[in-house]
Parts: sequence; structure tokens; C-alpha cells
Amino acid sequence: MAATQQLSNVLPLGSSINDLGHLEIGGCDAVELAREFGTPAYFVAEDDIRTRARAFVEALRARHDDFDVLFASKAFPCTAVYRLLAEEGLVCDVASGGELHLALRGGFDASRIYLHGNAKSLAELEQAIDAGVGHVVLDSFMDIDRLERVAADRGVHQAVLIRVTPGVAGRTHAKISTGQADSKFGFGLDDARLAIERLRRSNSLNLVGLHMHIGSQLLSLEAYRPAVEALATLGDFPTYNFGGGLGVAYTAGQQPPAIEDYIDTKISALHEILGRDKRILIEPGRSLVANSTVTIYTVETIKRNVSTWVGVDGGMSDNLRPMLYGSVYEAFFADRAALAGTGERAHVAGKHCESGDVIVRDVPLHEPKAGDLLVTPATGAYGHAMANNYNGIPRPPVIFCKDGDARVVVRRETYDDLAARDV
Ligand SMILES: Cc1ncc(COP(=O)(O)O)c(C=O)c1O
Ligand SMILES: N[C@@H](CCCC[NH3+])C(=O)O
Repeated sequence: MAATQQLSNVLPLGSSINDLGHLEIGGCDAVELAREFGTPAYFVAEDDIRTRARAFVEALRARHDDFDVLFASKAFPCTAVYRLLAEEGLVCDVASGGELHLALRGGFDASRIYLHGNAKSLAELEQAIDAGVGHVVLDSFMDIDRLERVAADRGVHQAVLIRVTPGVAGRTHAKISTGQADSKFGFGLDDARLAIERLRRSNSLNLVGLHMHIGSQLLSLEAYRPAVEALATLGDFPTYNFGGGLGVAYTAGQQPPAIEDYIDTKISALHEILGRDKRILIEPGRSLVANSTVTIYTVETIKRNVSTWVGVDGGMSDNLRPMLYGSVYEAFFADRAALAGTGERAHVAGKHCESGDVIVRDVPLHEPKAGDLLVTPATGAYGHAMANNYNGIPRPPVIFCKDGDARVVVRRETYDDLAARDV
């Protein structure tokens, strides 16, 4: 049991080990889930996401009157997740026409959607304005020109924010650091001043505030205050969006900041630097959904050479993060969860034709054998979202689990789906 206690920070809230020694998530036996829905598959404890969404809302409500929590939907864009978070009273950030389509399908009112993007197309801007999105977050001078034309053509007065790169980068992997001046995102401080001037003269765009997002998977909160200080040099606005970024635990040893501390840091900076009379938006993605989900694979092969290689039926097509960022995960067997963290050290290899397709390196696995069900926790954020069809692998299903019941919310792709776009 000690082993799963250590893993409680990475597993969905409410997970347990049942009398058979099997992992349970959302009250469902993981071995039964794999039997019923097949592998690989993403299994989501619905209540985990609800609890975290409520924690963000409550932490804000305790500290500030006028706020919204935006679901940064790039982290887990499927209609069931949009629906769940719309039910929890969140608003939504989308970064493309496709995410906008899903958010609307998932039940978000268009007025509660913010459109982001550093390279929005004309078609996406038209789609957003025609749908009636509440806010567009502007990212470049061309973005301003294009949106102004679209809004003017339609006689719409569109609320906008400007995305600013405050010159402060959150401490994280270089590929997910976004606050530095030399970034593809947003306006640097000098350009932001020009953009503000430009928007003050606009008849069709109504600048309501500033946005920043300084990086993702931040395990330290120290960069937020200097970033807010930088925003404050741009003038006084009614609305500020301080982005997402809160890190999560991927491995047993990790202790990310608590949601309350994260909100406290942002709200203290808001009150002390910008004032109390502001509307504040925050935009979490990963920290809402990452730990809600486990992926379950089936072990197909075991090979022993210099190392032990445990080959599973998925890989970089369902979890690109180890390949992109060298991300580290835990792994253990669903039917002997209490033995997590014990056994022979092995690499969990994906099935793709890439030497780097290794899901977890150097993890203790208890007597691995073909047919074992291998669990990797914390795959809810940027897992399904970045899934792909490399090597002709159909993308896995997403299964929601709650109170012992499980239901498919995204079905498994088929081989016919793979061929469907060929002409
Ligand atoms: C503009 C914007 N907002 C919010 C997020 C969500 O970030 P996270 O998943 O780190 O909370 C991102 C992604 O990093 C982003 O680019
Ligand atoms: N895809 C990244 C996060 C991207 C953040 C989006 N701005 C990850 O898995 O960590």
C-alpha cells in the first residue's frame, strides 16, 4: 500500500486499490475497464476534474469579487470535457477554429469563449465573429488589422484583449516557456504600447484589457510578480488575464504548488500592483485535467539486452510528451497496484518506429510479462490533445469513469477512419 500512497499525488483523486489488488479509478476496477474498452485507452475520473475546477473557483472567490476561470481547452479538447467544465461554470479559451467548434458543441455559450492564436486565419476570425465569441485575444499587428476588417464588415463591435510577452519567462522546459520577449506569441512591451494606441483609435475593436501567459508546467510561482509589474507599465485596464501555467505532479516525488497558493500569488500581485477594482481571468489547462486520467496499455513483448524493454501497444501516438520534452511518468501494473515502485528496472517502449519512442525510462516493474496491463498516470493534459496516427495507429478512446460506471466519450478510431480522408 505504501507504493500507491506515494503515487497518490499523480493518480486521479479518489483512486484506490480494491480487495483484488487492482487499481480503481472513478470507482471502476482498472482491469475490468481494460477488458471492456480495450487498450490503449485514456480513463478519466470525472469527479477529479470537477473537484479541481471547484478548487480554482473557490480559491478565487475567497480572494476577489470579479473573476472568471477559463478552461485552456488545448489541454483536453473533447466535447465531454468542455461540457463538464461548462457545467462547473467555467468559461473557455480556444486556440483554433477546431477548438471553437468543439467548445460550442460541448455547450459553451459563444459569449463565454475567448479566441487565442498567434496565426489565426481569416476564416477562423470570421468563424469566431459569426459565432459571436465574447473576446478575441490579439497576438500581432496583422491580427489586429484582419480582425478589424472582419468586425467592420459585419458591423460588429468586438471586445478584445492584447497578449503581452512581459519579458519574464517562467522557469520550465524551453519548449513551453512563453513569456520571454523573443517569442512567437504576443506583443513585446514596446509593441504592446503601439498596439494599445492603435486599438484606442479603432471603431470596431474594443480593448478591454491585457493577457499574459508566461509558461506551462511551472513548479515555482516567483515569475508572476515581475510579469505583473511589467504589465503595469502599459497603463490601467479593466480586465487582466494572467494565463495558466500551474504545474502538476507527473512523478511520485513532485510537489507542485497548491491551487490556493497559485491563486494567492496571482491575486496578491493583482491587488498590490494593479488594484482591487479589476476583472481577473486565469486560464489553467494542465492543472485542471492532467491528474484526472490514466492511460492503460497492454504489454506485448519483453526483450532483455543491456536493458529490459517492456513493449506496449501504444506509445508516442497517444503520449507525445516524453518525445517532445523528455517528460517523465510513473508506470505500474493495474492488477498489482500495491507493488508499484518495486521490481526489475525496465524501459516502457512504445510500438512506433522511432528509437526515442520510450514512454517511461528506468522504472521498477514487478515481474513484467506479456498480457500485463500497464498504467501510466497523469495523462489527461496534452495526451489525447496531441495524439496522432503515426505508423497508422488509430487514436485511443476516452472513457469517463464515475461512481463505478464507465462510458465512452470519444470512441476509438478505426482503420476506416485512417483511410477516410484519402481520395
Ligand atoms: C495562452 C495560453 N493560455 C493557457 C495555457 C494553458 O497553460 P497550462 O496548461 O500550463 O495551464 C496555454 C498553454 O500553455 C496558453 O498558451
Ligand atoms: N503541450 C505542452 C503544453 C503546451 C502549452 C500550450 N501553450 C505540454 O504537454 O506540456
